Amino acid sequence: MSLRIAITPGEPAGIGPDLVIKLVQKSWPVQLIAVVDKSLMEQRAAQLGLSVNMIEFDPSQPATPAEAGSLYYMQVDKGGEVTPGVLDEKNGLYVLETLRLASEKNMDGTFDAVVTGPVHKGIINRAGISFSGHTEYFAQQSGTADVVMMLATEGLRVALVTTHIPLEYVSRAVTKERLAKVASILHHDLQNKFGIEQPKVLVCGLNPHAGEDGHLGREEIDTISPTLQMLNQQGMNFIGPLPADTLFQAKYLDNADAVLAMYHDQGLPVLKYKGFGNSVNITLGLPFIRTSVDHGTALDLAATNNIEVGSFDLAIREAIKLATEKAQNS
Ligand SMILES: NC(=O)C1=CN([C@@H]2O[C@H](COP(=O)(O)OP(=O)(O)OC[C@H]3O[C@@H](n4cnc5c(N)ncnc54)[C@H](O)[C@@H]3O)[C@@H](O)[C@H]2O)C=CC1
Ligand SMILES: NCC(=O)COP(=O)(O)O
Repeated sequence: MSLRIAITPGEPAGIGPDLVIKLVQKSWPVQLIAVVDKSLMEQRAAQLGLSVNMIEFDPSQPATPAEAGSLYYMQVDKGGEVTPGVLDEKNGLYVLETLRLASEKNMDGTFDAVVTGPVHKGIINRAGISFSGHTEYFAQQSGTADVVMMLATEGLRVALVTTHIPLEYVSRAVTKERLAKVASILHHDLQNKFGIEQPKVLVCGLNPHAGEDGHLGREEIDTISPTLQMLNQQGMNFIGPLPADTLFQAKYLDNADAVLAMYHDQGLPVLKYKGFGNSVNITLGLPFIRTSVDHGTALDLAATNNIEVGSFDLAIREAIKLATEKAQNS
């Protein structure tokens, strides 16, 4: 049985369509279905000097991988022109509809996973739709209270307790309940999705020097330490809270399976410094498999042919791996 993997290219003025067109110039072992406006993809392919044979997806047919240069699609009308590199708030509803449809079709079992290209969060909000990221959107669409953003590159996995919120809200968002939930999802998925029997996770403090015994903040004493103790009493292995400025070194990382950071820019700059272009974003805790790129819309590079496809390639391969394992275990 072949798998069906949905792809949402994301912001149409960015490099998402380019990534998809470039990556389907080679063949894939599964059926890839882009949730897109067909004509938009054909236009971008022409702008790139490439060709793509768009085949309408028919769920009643067997899941047959397309040949190199071909791509299955599920139509979402964009309406109007897209200028590469130029944001237009009229694109916001289109982008959201591709995500909604991909989510729905993963929930009903039509697709085995979704791989998302980069969206521009600002332009979706400017279109009048409150949107902070795919992670939160898919959680909401699937009725899942807690999901976890984890990015992974060779030798490093970083998961986040909080995701796309202003820094001034982070301290209040790091509650015992949220930390326990995120840590439990991470532990569970490291075991079940990544085959690590006894995951060992390093946990960052929130404050400089993990609060320096309470002299530089009390979240470590009041919230993080007691929660980790409670989780460890249940048989998990969370080490910390550790100072975030010193834990990212081989001495500690070589003996750990993941790092749990308290907020987006505490963990992700390190991950991206190590592996930008070769990392994958995986949403843990969702009822379906979702992977994504490690980069943004790169508006400056849309339709230029001057892009790296490594992260998108990895995101598709990771989705195939996770979906294959899920199919084998069910
Ligand atoms: N998965 C997602 O949907 C993500 C979306 N974003 C969104 O992207 C938008 C732009 O964010 P920026 O901070 O400007 O980050 P960016 O990743 O779009 O660009 C940062 C720099 O990296 C370069 N770059 C990015 N991807 C590249 C690729 N595949 N090949 C070659 N060069 C590449 C860009 O040209 C730019 O110089 C924001 O609205 C942000 O929210 C950011 C990260 C992830
Ligand atoms: N920096 C990662 C990022 O912003 C991606 O977020 P999401 O759209 O995957 O939720």
